[in-house]
Amino acid sequence: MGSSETTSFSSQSSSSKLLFRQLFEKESSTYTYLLADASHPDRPALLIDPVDKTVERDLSLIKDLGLKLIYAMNTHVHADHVTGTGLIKTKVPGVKSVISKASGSKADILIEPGDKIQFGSLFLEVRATPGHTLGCVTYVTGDGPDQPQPRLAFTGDALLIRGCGRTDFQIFTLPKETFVYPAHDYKGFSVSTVGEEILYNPRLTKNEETFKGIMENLNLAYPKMIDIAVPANMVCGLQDMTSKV
Ligand SMILES: N[C@@H](CCC(=O)N[C@@H](CSS)C(=O)NCC(=O)O)C(=O)O
Ligand SMILES: [Fe+2]
Repeated sequence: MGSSETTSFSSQSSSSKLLFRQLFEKESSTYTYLLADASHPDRPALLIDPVDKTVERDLSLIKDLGLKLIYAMNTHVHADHVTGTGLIKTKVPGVKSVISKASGSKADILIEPGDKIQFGSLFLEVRATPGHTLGCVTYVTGDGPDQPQPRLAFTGDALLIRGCGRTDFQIFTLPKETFVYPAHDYKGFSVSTVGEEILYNPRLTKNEETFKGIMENLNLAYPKMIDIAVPANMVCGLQDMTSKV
């Protein structure tokens, strides 16, 4: 599945249809996801993990598709780029920023594990997937007759395709056919499934001791943007406009 393709998922009811796009920001290798209920008269939409540098592109696409953006969400406080959520709020009146309460960040809506984020007749569930950063969550499409099947899991950095930031195994309780959409990719992948990652993820297939050894020896450089990105991302990307988060 390429990053510019439209993907349609089946649901048992024809009354709701997920419009889905995977977008990419090259400098930080970040994926942003656009989801909308295309069958609802308002065509309500949300963005997961938008990047400040690609806000114009994302909003232009939303306009082209005739969508109404209602949520600008983050899976976690990113260390490598500044979130676009605050900037989006200054450009699109009525959009609500969303992040987990446990992240300690500011946003209009502070979600907790088990919460549901409704857009039209579709919804995302919030799963706690700690380990990479404080309060990082995975957003999973709903499990119900009117919801798309297989489910889609937006894993942030808890689970990357054939990799991970830092993770626990809560994502792996989802059905094996669940599609996996991470926040980053450094290898040229765009989508995987829970079943594939259980079998082939080179970090998560190891025992705890080997896993610890791998993670302690990643030797990743200090993220170039971390000193700017983290404080900015604690306030939806707008350090000097804290009242507008
Ligand atoms: N070189 C990049 C930062 C790369 C990095 O640290 N990526 C994170 C996710 S962004 S918080 C990570 O967990 N990577 C796991 C891996 O295996 O690469 C920069 O300087 O910005
Ligand atoms: Fe991250």
